[in-house]
Amino acid sequence: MKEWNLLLKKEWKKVSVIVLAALLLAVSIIGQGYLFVTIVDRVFVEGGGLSAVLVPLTLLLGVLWIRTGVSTAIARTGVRLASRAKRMMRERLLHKISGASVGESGQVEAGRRVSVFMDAVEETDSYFSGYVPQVIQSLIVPLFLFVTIAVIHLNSAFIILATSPFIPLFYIIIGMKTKEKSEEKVEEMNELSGKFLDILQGLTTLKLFRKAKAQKETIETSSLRFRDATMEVLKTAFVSSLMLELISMLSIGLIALEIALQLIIFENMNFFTAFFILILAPEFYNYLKQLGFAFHTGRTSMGAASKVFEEINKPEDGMQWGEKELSLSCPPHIVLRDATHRYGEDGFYTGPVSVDLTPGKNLAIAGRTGSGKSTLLHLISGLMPVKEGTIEVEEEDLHEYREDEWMNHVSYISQDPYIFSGTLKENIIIGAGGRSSPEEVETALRKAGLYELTQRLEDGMNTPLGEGGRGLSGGEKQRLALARAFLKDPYIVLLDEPTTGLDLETERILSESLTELSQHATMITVAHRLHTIREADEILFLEDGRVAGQGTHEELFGTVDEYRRMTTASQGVEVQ
Ligand SMILES: Nc1ncnc2c1ncn2[C@@H]1O[C@H](COP(=O)(O)OP(=O)(O)OP(=O)(O)O)[C@@H](O)[C@H]1O
Repeated sequence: MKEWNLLLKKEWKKVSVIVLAALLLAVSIIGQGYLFVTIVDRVFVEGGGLSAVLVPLTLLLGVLWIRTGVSTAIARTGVRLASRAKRMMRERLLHKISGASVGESGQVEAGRRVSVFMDAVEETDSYFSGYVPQVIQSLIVPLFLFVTIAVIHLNSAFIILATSPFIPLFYIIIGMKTKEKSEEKVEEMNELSGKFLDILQGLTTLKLFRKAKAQKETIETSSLRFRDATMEVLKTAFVSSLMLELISMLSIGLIALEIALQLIIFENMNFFTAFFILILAPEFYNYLKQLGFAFHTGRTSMGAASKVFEEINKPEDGMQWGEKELSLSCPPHIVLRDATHRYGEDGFYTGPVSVDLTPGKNLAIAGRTGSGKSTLLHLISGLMPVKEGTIEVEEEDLHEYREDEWMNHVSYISQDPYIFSGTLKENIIIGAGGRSSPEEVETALRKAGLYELTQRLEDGMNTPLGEGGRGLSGGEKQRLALARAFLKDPYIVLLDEPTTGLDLETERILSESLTELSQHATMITVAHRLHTIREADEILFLEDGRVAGQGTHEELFGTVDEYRRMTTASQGVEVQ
């Protein structure tokens, strides 16, 4: 838990506030006990009236006020500490997730990641808001109380010394078990979230294959396992609190017995001293007990935190960007030199690919399904790092540039453009980094063929889309992606051509838009339609990740058998 300690060091001011408050708390507890005993002694033993206790009574009210104020200050500082810690963890997780390559950050394990991001981070709250302040209080307050008791009556101090180690010893044993159980619980919760999200996303498919019922059972099993793991954690919590109560009750009983013997049998102690010890001793054990409870919650949080830091510290294989600026006034010169990629340790291998893209060139990447076309497009876009070889932009390695400098010039129109939860306008202006005038937005909408749709919608540009909003058809999503591209006015357009048949109108708009965009941009297209392949200046034909041919349509048609077979087959099915 190096990271936690680092965070506590960074937040030393808040920790110091808690330490100071705990010191004040210890003094106020002793003062409160002293004043209370004084009042009782004066009224019941000495038979004094109101005037005899007026001063201690007023002081007692003051001390009670300080004690309440100090406890509130500790609690509030703890909450602030927790919120800083959670923010730090979420920032690092977000950085990790956004820095991950497309292969990692796609749909893979989305549910598990959401669960870590939301729930596991939330579970760490009690470590900072409860455990840390309690540890500080339970180190300072009992120490002060012990010294006071030792000064007043040494025998009671000896009993405390003999019995109190059982409490920390007990919760260390329990705590170890709890951390294990809590890690199990977080694991079960992540699995449940993952399965739930998977099923939710694939509900239509599951219904069509009549598998929804079977999946319901999977969710049920998973949620029962989560319940059992939670119950295990709660069981250890109940057992530990029962044992802690028992130990402290027995210890206080022993002290009371010894005091009674001194007071009644040996008569060598006065009422004031006896009562004062009997007020301080429960406070002593109370703080040790609270540490025990906090320890239990703290261990639960640690279980969650180790999952969070496991995620944060997973080895990165995302793109590492540099600091160079990339100011362009025309499409850049892009060169791939023996660029390769591999998914995981022994996953699909793509490359080596070498291609020289003079500015404004139109490159088509073709090949059968699963041949590595999208992978290559992701490499060129900088969404995935190359394993070997280089991608050079303007004679400089792509990863030497700042990420935003490169992305500012790139538009990526995928097969299934992502719609964010937000209004239609917000979804479009994201293309220009959120800055664009209403006129520019309207022009982009017109060019992309979306203007009519916005006129039809009741709330026009302010219609909510995505989660909680309206859905869009496949063709509308493509047009939205085009509108984003028009607003961005990029020098590099990456297109993963839709495989699903678009309606004729969207096809026409897509084709016209791309022609317009390509006039001042380098186009790199994962091409599925023969028409797009034939139009390209250069074609990269992939087979099982390897470059099986490179050149114009005529050159490949004459030399690469597989290319000839594929294009001849698509000629038969394509309307051109
Ligand atoms: N995240 C991933 N992790 C591991 N393997 C992957 C991942 N994404 C894709 N692959 C594998 O890499 C290979 C190439 O995939 P890619 O998506 O690049 O093919 P493609 O030519 O674009 O296919 P299509 O035309 O069907 O879209 C496939 O065998 C695929 O199973």
